[in-house]
Amino acid sequence: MTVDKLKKYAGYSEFSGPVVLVIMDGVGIGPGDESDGVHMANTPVLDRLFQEKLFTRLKAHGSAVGLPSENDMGNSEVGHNALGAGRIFSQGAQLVNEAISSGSVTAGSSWAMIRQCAEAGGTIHFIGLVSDGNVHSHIDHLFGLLDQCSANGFKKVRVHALLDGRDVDPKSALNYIKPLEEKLSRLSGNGADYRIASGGGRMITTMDRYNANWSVVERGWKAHVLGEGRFFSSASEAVSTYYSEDPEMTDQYMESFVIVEDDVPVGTIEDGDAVVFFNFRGDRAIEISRAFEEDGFSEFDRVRKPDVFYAGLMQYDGDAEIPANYLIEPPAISKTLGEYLCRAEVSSFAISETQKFGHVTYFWNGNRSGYIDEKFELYEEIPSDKIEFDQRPWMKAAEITDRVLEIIAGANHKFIRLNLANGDMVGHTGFPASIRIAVETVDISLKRILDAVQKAGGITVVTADHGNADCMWKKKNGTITPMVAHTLNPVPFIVKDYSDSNSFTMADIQNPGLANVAATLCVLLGYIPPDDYEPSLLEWKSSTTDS
Ligand SMILES: O=C(O)[C@H](O)COP(=O)(O)O
Ligand SMILES: [Mn+2]
Ligand SMILES: [Mn+2]
Repeated sequence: MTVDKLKKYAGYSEFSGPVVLVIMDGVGIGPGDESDGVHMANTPVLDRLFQEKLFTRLKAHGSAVGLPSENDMGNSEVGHNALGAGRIFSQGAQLVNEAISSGSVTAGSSWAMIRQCAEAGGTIHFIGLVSDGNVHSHIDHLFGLLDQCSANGFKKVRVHALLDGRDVDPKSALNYIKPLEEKLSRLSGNGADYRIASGGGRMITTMDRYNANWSVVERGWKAHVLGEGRFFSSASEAVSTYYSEDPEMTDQYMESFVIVEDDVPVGTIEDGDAVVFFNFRGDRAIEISRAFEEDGFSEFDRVRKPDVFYAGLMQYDGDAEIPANYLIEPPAISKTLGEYLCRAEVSSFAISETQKFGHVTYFWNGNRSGYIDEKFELYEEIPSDKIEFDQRPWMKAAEITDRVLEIIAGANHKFIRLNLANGDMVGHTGFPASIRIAVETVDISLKRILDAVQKAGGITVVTADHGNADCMWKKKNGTITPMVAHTLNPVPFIVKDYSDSNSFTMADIQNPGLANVAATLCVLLGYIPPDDYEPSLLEWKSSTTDS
């Protein structure tokens, strides 16, 4: 372990209960109108918390979480990274921009291998999310890589296009697919043949996370590798057909498709090819990477495993080295709060349901999987439903809360963190009636947790990683369209101190953001925060000197 041991405040009064951090995923502070699902929900507990004196709003997007521009909404990865590491790191989106503009993306050994494959007659495949959401990927990164292929004289390139409609408008696929088709046809000719080969909606095809539903990855494997799926002559034809067959169809849920010519798939993945997964974010990239890399793989029957050179745009898990080869170094997030707390021998408990389990463990710990020190940590996952969450907006909040209450009663863990997924996962479906229930569910859990922490004599901290439920729809020229993506809104930060042992007051921090939370947790636990952490939102005073 590399971090220094944190020092305690002299005169800090220990108290019996835990410090409990509740992350309400996707619950931002919106405009307070009818489009705002947090405002429209009946939330007596949150309403009261918003009146607390230890309350502020945190910036959760753009530069506050290491994203390239102030137009970039926050997301779970960058949000939990900032919460758990107490500092702002340039994130994947930014690092890839820099690597592509400086040319360093093609300077390393992975691109050299890809080049070798191309020169030996192999096809170069790009698989990833085609949108400008900038959460998992950006279409400009794909375009930059395609330009490089062309500049290097690669003859045969195939794109396997995952459709978004989750980080961007729900029916926006053609805004990306058409320019991509045009770009590929511009790069073709003179012996070069660049095309889309397969694809599908991201929630149906390839981009599962945290082992929630491997059949999603299997469908992707079938479409991208084996050429099995619904046949079309082009990706834009696939999208238009799905729209016309079902007017309610949105991009993220579109069936996997395969592009064919004379009924023959144009781009299956074969021995001697190279494959680049061009998403920069890891959670939804790890499973497909494992399918390409693992020998004793048993999550589904791959039928055949082509002998390819596989690279991620980044490495998605540094500890497990997934994937082994990659084009750009990921952000090096070190000295996380988890490391400091283990070093200080503070016992922690982390819990969420499957859909957000890695958020409070892997993202929280700076994209590192597994325990930091099992002696001082316990992580628990409640299995998520395998269903669209507008149909189960309560999700597993009650089960997570039950377990948190048991842990509080057990009094063995001083720091407890949990993620309630409802505001975000239901927010991504865009169904207002379900979103309101999702937010109300969170409110019920908050009440139960606050009561238990009060009984135990601890402290509850309530915040969120970014907005989502706080905007359910947009009105343009009198027409309402669902808004399923995250928002640019700030998130609440509230401390409810039932320990009554120390005196905490709001510090005067200009433009506070998510990265200020880790130091604040140190202070609440009685530790002087690391010097390089963003400052604490609270100041500590001994209540004995106070009185
Ligand atoms: O992966 C997803 O579901 C969305 O792209 C982003 O949501 P999250 O950042 O809240 O996980
Ligand atoms: Mn989130
Ligand atoms: Mn989300």
